Amino acid sequence: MVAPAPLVLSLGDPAGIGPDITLKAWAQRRDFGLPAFLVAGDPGALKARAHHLGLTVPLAETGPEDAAGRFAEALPVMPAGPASTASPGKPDASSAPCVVASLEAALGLVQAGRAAALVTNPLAKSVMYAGGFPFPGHTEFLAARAARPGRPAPHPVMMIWSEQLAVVPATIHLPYADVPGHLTIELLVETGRIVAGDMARRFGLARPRLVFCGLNPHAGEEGTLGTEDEAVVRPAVDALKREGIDARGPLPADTLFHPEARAGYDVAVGMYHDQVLIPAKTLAFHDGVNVTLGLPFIRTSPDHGTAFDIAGTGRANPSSLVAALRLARRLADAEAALAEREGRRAASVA
Ligand SMILES: NC(=O)C1=CN([C@@H]2O[C@H](COP(=O)(O)OP(=O)(O)OC[C@H]3O[C@@H](n4cnc5c(N)ncnc54)[C@H](O)[C@@H]3O)[C@@H](O)[C@H]2O)C=CC1
Ligand SMILES: NCC(=O)COP(=O)(O)O
Repeated sequence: MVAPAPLVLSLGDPAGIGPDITLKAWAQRRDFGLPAFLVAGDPGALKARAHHLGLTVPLAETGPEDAAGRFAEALPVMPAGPASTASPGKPDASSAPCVVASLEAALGLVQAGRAAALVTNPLAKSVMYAGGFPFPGHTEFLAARAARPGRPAPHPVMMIWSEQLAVVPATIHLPYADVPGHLTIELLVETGRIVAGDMARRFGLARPRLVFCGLNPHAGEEGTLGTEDEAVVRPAVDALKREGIDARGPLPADTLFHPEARAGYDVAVGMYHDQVLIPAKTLAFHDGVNVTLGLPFIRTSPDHGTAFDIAGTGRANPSSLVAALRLARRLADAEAALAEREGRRAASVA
């Protein structure tokens, strides 16, 4: 039997906790039962951070084909991009080319089928913007890179997933004041379709149950506390129901996250980032995974950011990265099994 392709992990911001959690995760690979992965990026950044933290982590400079075989004894790294000059905890716009090169190299492996899924370490959006990065975040960058000539770019959907709660912000990296203007029936219907489709195909839910939060207090209190809930959210939910998708809403967001409410749905779709990321990170900060739905490949990430305040101190908890690696492996294996079944079915029909 051929060993499955490994996961590939981007370096993230070299001044953040990406290097810390990567090294820690690998060091505890047996305890965590980690799937094999390789890092794409500057080996020097990992070497320097291991020295800084007093961790003994041998690195193996290698490509994805040998990564799984080397993983037990060394952390596989495929060198990519310029060397980092940043110090732990000191964000620096000069890191942007190093972050982008790592991300491009990792993505290239996934798009070439040499890695099974992409896992990204956190980058600092403000650092990237100062360094000229023209995308709001990974999510939008990956969607742009997944575009194919003559076809519209895929619509990326951010999901923060844990065993306790899965949430999707319908608008992502947008100033709060711009949210109402961006909420349209089309956006919510498209988001609902992608969530329902990917939860069925990738997560194996037979009939995913979606709830849609209202935008306004009490979901607009029948139009007396804002118009968007009745004018935009309700028609979108009705359209999804007509397509056979199990969708409900708009429901008041403030009462959607207690245990009894959570038992009634699989994914809560919120109208803006903080509306649903606050409950998700409050319930499961260290186990939460950021998954991008709607892409032609699998991408996961820890749910947290660069945590410059603790980078290089030894206090960074690798659990969310571990959860992201495990989920990426699970989704990649499910996708491979599905593709094989579909291939067999197509062959038997031909
Ligand atoms: N996927 C990505 O690339 C993401 C990037 N970010 C970026 O990260 C930067 C910092 O964002 P913040 O809002 O400060 O959030 P943050 O998640 O980096 O930090 C928030 C607080 O949680 C703590 N924390 C975070 N991860 C931790 C871990 N693994 N172990 C222990 N403590 C941890 C930090 O020390 C800090 O006190 C921003 O520039 C933002 O753009 C934020 C979220 C996701
Ligand atoms: N708060 C989550 C977040 O901002 C992650 O964004 P992305 O870099 O994964 O697009």
